[in-house]
Amino acid sequence: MKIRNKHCFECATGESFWDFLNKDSESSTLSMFQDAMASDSRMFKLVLQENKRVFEGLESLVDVGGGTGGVTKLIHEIFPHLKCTVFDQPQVVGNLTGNENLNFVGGDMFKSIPSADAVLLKWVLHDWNDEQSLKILKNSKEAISHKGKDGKVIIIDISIDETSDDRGLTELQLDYDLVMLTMFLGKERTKQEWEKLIYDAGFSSYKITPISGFKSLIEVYP
Ligand SMILES: C[S@@+](CC[C@H](N)C(=O)[O-])C[C@H]1O[C@@H](n2cnc3c(N)ncnc32)[C@H](O)[C@@H]1O
Repeated sequence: MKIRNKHCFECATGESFWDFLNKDSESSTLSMFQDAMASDSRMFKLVLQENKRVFEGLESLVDVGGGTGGVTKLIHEIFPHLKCTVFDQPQVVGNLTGNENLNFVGGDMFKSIPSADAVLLKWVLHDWNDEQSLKILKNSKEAISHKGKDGKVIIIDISIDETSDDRGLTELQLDYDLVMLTMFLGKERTKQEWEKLIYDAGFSSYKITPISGFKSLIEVYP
């Protein structure tokens, strides 16, 4: 699958999936993709109701790779006083407007991430290999660093646990792993792989909570 560090999508089209998707802010493919992400995020409403404690006590949050803000808007509905920033590529957020406590910022998460009490990475790290994910996590740590021990990174992604989960669930997670590999050279990770990535990025502890069937919510502390 891996041909000179290019993923299948890039070999077939000559450009990365994100370059293809985000090159034109008016493209129907981009809005279709963002609609799909937004509808996945609606399931997140249930997760939020059951895990309010994760966001309690925070004053600000940046949703990195937050698309058009589907997830952030749900968080904003439940925590209207939380200052939320949706951070994504300029082509994705450039035309969007928010309100006093919800704003959109364009940029590159590999360069820097706006400061906040918490960084949310939902469905983001599985798009990237370990080296790239390490960079995103290090930039996330930098973004929350002014909060010291109070800040945190909140990851929502798959955490594979073949030994305790049932076979059907693991097979579904491995199907996603294959999609991430072919589309992005990304991957779904086991608990051990998450732990290594988190500690390599300089964090001191983490907590994994299984949510909505096949994903997990991973709280990561400096
Ligand atoms: C799989 S989507 C996840 C969207 C959203 N978090 C959700 O769960 O609905 C990944 C997002 O990462 C964004 N992205 C890709 N490269 C980026 C970069 N270098 N900096 C910031 N965002 C980026 C994409 O535009 C896309 O919106």
